[in-house]
Amino acid sequence: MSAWTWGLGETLTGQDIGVVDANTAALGVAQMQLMESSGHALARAVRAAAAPDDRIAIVAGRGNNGGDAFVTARFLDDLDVRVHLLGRPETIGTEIARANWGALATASVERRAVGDSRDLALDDPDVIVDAMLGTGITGELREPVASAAQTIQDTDATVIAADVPSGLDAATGDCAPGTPVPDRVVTFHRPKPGLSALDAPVETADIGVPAEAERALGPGDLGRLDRPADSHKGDGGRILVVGGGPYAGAPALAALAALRAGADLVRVVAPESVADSIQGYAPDLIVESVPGERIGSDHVDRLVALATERDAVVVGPGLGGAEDSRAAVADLLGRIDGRVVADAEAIDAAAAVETDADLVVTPHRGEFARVGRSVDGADEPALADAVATAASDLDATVLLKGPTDVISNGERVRVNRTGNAGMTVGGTGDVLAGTVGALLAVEDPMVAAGLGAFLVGRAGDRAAERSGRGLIASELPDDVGAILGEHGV
Ligand SMILES: NC(=O)C1=CN([C@@H]2O[C@H](COP(=O)(O)OP(=O)(O)OC[C@H]3O[C@@H](n4cnc5c(N)ncnc54)[C@H](O)[C@@H]3O)[C@@H](O)[C@H]2O)[C@@H](O)CC1
Ligand SMILES: [K+]
Repeated sequence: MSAWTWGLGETLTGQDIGVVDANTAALGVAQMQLMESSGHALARAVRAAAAPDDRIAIVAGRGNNGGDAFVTARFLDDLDVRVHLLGRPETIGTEIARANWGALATASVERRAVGDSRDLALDDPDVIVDAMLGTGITGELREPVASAAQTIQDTDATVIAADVPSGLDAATGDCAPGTPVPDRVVTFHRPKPGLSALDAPVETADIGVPAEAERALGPGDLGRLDRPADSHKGDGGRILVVGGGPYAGAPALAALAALRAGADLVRVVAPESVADSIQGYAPDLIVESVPGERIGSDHVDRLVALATERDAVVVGPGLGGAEDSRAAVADLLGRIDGRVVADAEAIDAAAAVETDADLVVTPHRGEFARVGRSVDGADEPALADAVATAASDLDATVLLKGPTDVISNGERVRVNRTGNAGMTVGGTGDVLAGTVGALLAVEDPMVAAGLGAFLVGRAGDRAAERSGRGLIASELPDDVGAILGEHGV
């Protein structure tokens, strides 16, 4: 057994939170439900901290952090509660927060909308709920929050922060100057960066985010690929595909998939016997031939030189199992330290050799067994453990392909459930290797492997809608591109 955990890790960054939100929604759990759970958890903490006659002030911003606190107020209807909204109700930024503000209309809590933060009068409360800003913060504290933060600081009330102290940036873990210092924090779902550095107890409230939202890749994961509009040529990555010999289609599919997955430049290095056929697949491919009918030891110097100029290398598609080809791959891996996807026959070399490369290996179950890791009959936790153990032994990220794909870097395990039985047709693995290669140029290996599996599976599901069990691998790269295009990347 290796020590691994499901999902995204114990502490979620700002970007992780966006991923989990969108995956949660895709699983049918609306954000409004999470807001209800968050507000309820916060209410329990307030009740625990307050004496029955205490005056409670809730200071709420216009985002969902404020929305959580409107829910809290509804749960504290029997106590002496005032809700101070920083701004006019019409300017509450989200529908769900606005709905929860509206739901307070008939409660006996007092609502005050504070148009000008200089007018914020807290009337000497015993407990303050700081719900001005949560994970939606950008930059330094601006008005009206900045003055309100000062007002909170100037009281000697017990301050309970909702999710994070208003001013803590969950992307960096840093607090903006003027962030109200909490006496305790009720954070939602998982700890955020920076909370453990605070001098206050932090309670993490379970708000009902499905485990699957983190465990399985979902549409939210695509959000990691959002790129600034001013990206330049080369930002999308330069990829080298090494393969071919017995087969021409495999490296061509990998290269086309890499282009469709957003790579800027893709060069294929293949034996001269197949270089023309590979080129025949598409004029967009840059194909460099090396002498002979197989990749072999004579070519390694050239491969090393090309690999070092690239952001990621995909090695294996169509390579074949010749002894000298495997030796060449082992030699190549021993001499490079960049990012590498090892597929097909290259998996054996990757499993056997010491390398400084950042490796992603993409075995199907047969290949996994070939490197000594049979998973016949394993259920999902056992599969996860086998993949995590392999990843940690190989010091690599492992993407085990199957009806459910399992991805691990040895520390964390995720699964991918997109895809269908029609994808057992030849060539889909090459498309996956190329897609992961392109993503590996711009993302960390765990993200690249997971997203690659998700995208290619989704592409396969679309192809199956058109072609049923007759889907063929060469359909998939276009769908990968289309899915990314629809997502806006
Ligand atoms: N994401 C989720 O699934 C859940 C989120 N929840 C809550 O939603 C919060 C995030 O909500 P939002 O994304 O709406 O964002 P926030 O409510 O954290 O903040 C957005 C508001 O703050 C303003 N703002 C941003 N930066 C500012 C600055 N530097 N100075 C002054 N004002 C600033 C914005 O104009 C906007 O009105 C979480 O912290 C949590 O409390 C919960 O409802 C539970 C579920
Ligand atoms: K807050």
